[in-house]
Amino acid sequence: MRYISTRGGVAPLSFSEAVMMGLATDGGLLVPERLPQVDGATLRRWAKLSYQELALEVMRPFVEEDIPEADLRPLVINAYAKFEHDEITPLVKVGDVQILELFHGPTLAFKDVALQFLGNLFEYLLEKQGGRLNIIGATSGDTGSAAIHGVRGKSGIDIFILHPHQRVSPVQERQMTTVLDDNVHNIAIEGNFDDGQAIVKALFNDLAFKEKYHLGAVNSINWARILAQIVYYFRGWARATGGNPEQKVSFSVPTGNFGDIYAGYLARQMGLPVDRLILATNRNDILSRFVLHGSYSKGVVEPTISPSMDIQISSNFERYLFDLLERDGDGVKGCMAELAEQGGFSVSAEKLAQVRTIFDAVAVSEAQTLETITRVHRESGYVLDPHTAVGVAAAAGRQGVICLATAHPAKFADAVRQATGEAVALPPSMQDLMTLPTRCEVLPATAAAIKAKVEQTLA
Ligand SMILES: Cc1ncc(COP(=O)(O)O)c(C=O)c1O
Ligand SMILES: N[C@@H](CCOP(=O)(O)O)C(=O)O
Repeated sequence: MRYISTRGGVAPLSFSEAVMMGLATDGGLLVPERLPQVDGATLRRWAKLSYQELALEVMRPFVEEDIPEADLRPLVINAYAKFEHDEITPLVKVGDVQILELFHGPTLAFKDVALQFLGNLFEYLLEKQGGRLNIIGATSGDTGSAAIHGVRGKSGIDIFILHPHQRVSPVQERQMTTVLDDNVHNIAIEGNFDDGQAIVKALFNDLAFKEKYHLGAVNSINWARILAQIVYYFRGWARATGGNPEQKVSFSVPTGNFGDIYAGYLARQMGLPVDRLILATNRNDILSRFVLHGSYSKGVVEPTISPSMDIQISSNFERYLFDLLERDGDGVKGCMAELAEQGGFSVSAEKLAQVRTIFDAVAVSEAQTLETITRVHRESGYVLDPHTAVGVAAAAGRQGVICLATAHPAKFADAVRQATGEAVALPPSMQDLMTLPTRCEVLPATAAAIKAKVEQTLA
C-alpha cells in the first residue's frame, strides 16, 4: 500500500514513511492510495476473532509491504496489554441503546486504542531506522494524555503537548502534567485547541524546522491513528450482529476533529455493513452545519461541558473532502485556501446530496447533553460521560444504532455530578491523581513561542 497527500504534492510513500512524515510536506494529510475490500465471508470470519487478531487482519493490507506479520503482531498485542477489559472495546446494552465502550485503556478515553499502538510503532520504526523523534501534538484534553502515556520513558523520543490553558477538565490536565518523565514536556497555551492545532501544523509546514528537529505527529494528522480506529467499527458491528453480513448497523459518533467518524467512514467504504453515520457535535458545530447546509465555515470556539470536542476546524475533514471531490488535490487545495482566506467554502447541492447518503448530523445543546446523562442514569443506572451523551442524544429515537462511548465519566466529574447528583470515582490505579506533583509551562499561543521552547529544550 502506498500513501498520497490530499493536496497532491507528495510522491507516493510507504506506510513507515507516512507514519514518520505525519503531516504531508505539501500541508495536506496522507491517505492510502486505495482501500482494501472486505467480503461477506471475511466479515463472518473476522466476527469470531479476538480484538487483537481482528486488528491484525484489518491493519495487514495497509502495512504488509513494510512491516512483516512477525513484527506487527507484538506491536498490536502489546498495544492492548494495558487495557482493563478483556474485550478491549466491549459492547454493552443500556436500555434500548448499544454502547461501544472505548475507554478501557490507560487514560480512560478512546484515544488509547490508537495511541498505545502508535507509541509501539514509533519505537519499532526508530529501532529499525535509527535516529530520534520529537513529537509535537495539540490536545483538547484526551489525545495529549493518551500520547504521553503511549511514549513516556521511550528512548529516542521526546514529546511536547500543547493543551488549552484552563480549558481541559482537572482530571485531563493532571493525566498529562503529573507525568514527570524527562522526555515529556507539557505546555498550556493561552488559546484554544484550534490555536494549538494551527501551531502544530505551522511547525510541520516549516520543513527546515521539521527536518532539523525530526518532528513526529500523534494527532489524527498521523495516518496510523486513523488505521487503528477503523478496527473497533468492525468489532462493534460483529458484536451487535453476531457477524451476519446481511445486517447493517448505524454508528453515532461524538465528533470534533473528524478523526473517529472518518475511521467509521473508511470501515464502511471497505465493505462493513453500515447504514448511517450520525455525526454528533456539541455547540461547536462546524461539521454538523456542513452536513446540513453544505457550507464549511469557521465559527468561534465556545467552551462546553464536552471540552474535548470544542473544535471549529476539523483536521480530518480534509481527508473526507478529498474523496468527496473525487481525489482532486487541486480542488482540496482551493477549498483550504478559501477556508484560510475567507473563513469558509461551500460544496454543490449534488455533492451535499452525496454527503447525506452516508452522514446525518445533529448539534446537541448543553441542556440536551445534561438531560441525556440524567435520563440514562435515572432509567438504567449507567453513567455517560458528556461526549458520549452528545452521541446518545443525537441517536435518540433511532433503532439499530451503536453509540461510541469515547471517554470514562470520571474524566468529566463536574458535568456528571451536575447531571446525576452523584460523584464518579476514578479507577483505583488513579486514586492519587489529584495530589501528585505536576510539571507544566504556560506559554503564548504562537508558533514562535513553541518553536523557541522546542529549541531550548533540545539544545
Ligand atoms: C472524549 C472525546 N470524544 C470525542 C472526541 C471527538 O473525536 P474526533 O476528534 O476524532 O472527532 C474527542 C476528541 O476529539 C474526545 O476526546
Ligand atoms: N479531542 C482531541 C482533539 C485532538 O484530536 P486528534 O484526534 O486529532 O488528536 C483531544 O482530546 O485532544
